[in-house]
Amino acid sequence: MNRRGAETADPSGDLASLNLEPALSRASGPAPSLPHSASTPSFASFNPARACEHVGGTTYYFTAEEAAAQKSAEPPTVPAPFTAYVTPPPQVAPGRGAGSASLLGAARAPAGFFASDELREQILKQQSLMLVHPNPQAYPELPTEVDSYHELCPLEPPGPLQKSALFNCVTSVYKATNVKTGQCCCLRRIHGMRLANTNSLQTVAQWRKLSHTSLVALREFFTTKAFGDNSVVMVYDYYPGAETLMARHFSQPPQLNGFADPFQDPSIPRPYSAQKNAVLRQKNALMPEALIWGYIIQLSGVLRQIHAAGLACRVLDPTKILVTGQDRLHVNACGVLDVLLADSGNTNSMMMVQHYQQEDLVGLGKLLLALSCNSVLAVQPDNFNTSISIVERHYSADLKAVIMNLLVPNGGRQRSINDVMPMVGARFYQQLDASHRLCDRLEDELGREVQNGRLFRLLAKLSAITERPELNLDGAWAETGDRYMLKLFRDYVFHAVTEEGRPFLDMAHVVQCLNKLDAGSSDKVCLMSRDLQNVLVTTFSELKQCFERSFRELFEASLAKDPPGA
Ligand SMILES: Nc1ncnc2c1ncn2[C@@H]1O[C@H](COP(=O)(O)OP(=O)(O)OP(=O)(O)O)[C@@H](O)[C@H]1O
Repeated sequence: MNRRGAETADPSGDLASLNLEPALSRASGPAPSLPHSASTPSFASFNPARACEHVGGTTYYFTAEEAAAQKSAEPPTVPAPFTAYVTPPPQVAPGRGAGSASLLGAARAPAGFFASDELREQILKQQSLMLVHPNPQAYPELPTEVDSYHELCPLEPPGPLQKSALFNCVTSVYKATNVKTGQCCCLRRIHGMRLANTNSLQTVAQWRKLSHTSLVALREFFTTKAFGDNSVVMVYDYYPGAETLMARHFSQPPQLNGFADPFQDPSIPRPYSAQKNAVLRQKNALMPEALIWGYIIQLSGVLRQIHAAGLACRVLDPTKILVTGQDRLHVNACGVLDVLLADSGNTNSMMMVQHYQQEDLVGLGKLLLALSCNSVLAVQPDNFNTSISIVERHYSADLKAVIMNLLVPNGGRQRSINDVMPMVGARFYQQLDASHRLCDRLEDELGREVQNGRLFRLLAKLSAITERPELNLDGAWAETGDRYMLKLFRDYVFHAVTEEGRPFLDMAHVVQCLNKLDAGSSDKVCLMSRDLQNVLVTTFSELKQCFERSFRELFEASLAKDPPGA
């Protein structure tokens, strides 16, 4: 509705009885003078000829003529009295944009009534991982509850405990459920640690405030004896099915991850040479440059936010960066080193932030070098020249420039993560375009499931009505009147048979009939009793009325205070 006239926002949302003039005249003493401004309607303008309407906390004023004109005006468009599956718009149809192909796997055209198989499989896999529970024989020592968390499930295989190379202490990671919220979380336990002071609380509070799509958020922090020792537990968001960058790119044999390690593949001559270069080219062994730039954009984005918050990441290690889907990165375990440092009594940690931030930049450079050469060995000082040559020969000068800028000291000048932004340049636009394309595609898939949700609710109501043994002590309720019509309709939709007597299973028939029922279509439908003795020709519109009446009756009975016969 096109509303005209002055608008007044009512924060309380309760202006149903707005009647300013009588209120002012009732007040004792002189009426307060209210400032008039161009945007504030004067009370003089609230003459009796002006009508007002309150919608969602906003009051709209308009004259009687305006209201009459609006009522009589023909609306420019007429909404359809029904809702239905729609053909995907061309921008999400197959074949649009090469970038989209890599985002949701094989990107086959989602067809039919449901979300695409790839997306469904991905979501179902993630949901099943959230429900997975440990085999008690494999983990006999596992506590049933730790603070507010239960259903613990280790995310690492059973075996001897090893010190984390990065943290220099033993840590374990568990999936767990928060008993209060029911949400799945990831607990990182630091074994054998007793908090000597409260220094770490401040850093943890700072980490908890950070929110970025490429950061695994830290939610909580507590100490516990539930594991049989003194442990510190840091609670992070859980990403089902996430794997580390190490596992994705550096741990698998070449034939599995598709990229060969030039420093380890015995079939590639070493040290680096023209011959080796040729072999690498031939094998097409290195990662695509677009993927590396995608990683740079995500990691520089999250580092920017961390540094801006006065923190340092300190965990830019392939074991501490999670990968989800095709190419989404999430920096994990942030804050663990801060807690360890603060607990060791080193109160300098905040003063050292600048130093650590510079280390983050070097860490990012090393990570990019390792990814570009497809080997963690690439960052070893002995291999540095070879690694840079590989980058130079196989990737753009821009990529080499980013890596060199991050790795090579710049005459003692303090560098900033913001220096990376201009180097990324127009690649931001490509990344943004790919993200928007993915959003469009997911929205289309969601649209299908919205329609399925609507049909599911319709079916749930229909099933609650048909074949009901009794209602309000009436044993024949489901077999008579409106309900009988609905039962025959149900048979028509689901139990149809071909002329040869074979079951007629056609999803399009089911969907079409349910949609016509929901829309109350005037199309005719021929229903037949099971003994073939009665044939009823009716419309979907009449069936809809039967449906609504029956469900209303059922619903009212469900609300009745006294049970039937009481
Ligand atoms: N927040 C999380 N969500 C989902 N999975 C996670 C999460 N954090 C860790 N994991 C998984 O838990 C496993 C162990 O993580 P961890 O950080 O201990 O790696 P790691 O390789 O064992 O490193 P370290 O040698 O430092 O112990 C990894 O496979 C990782 O995929």
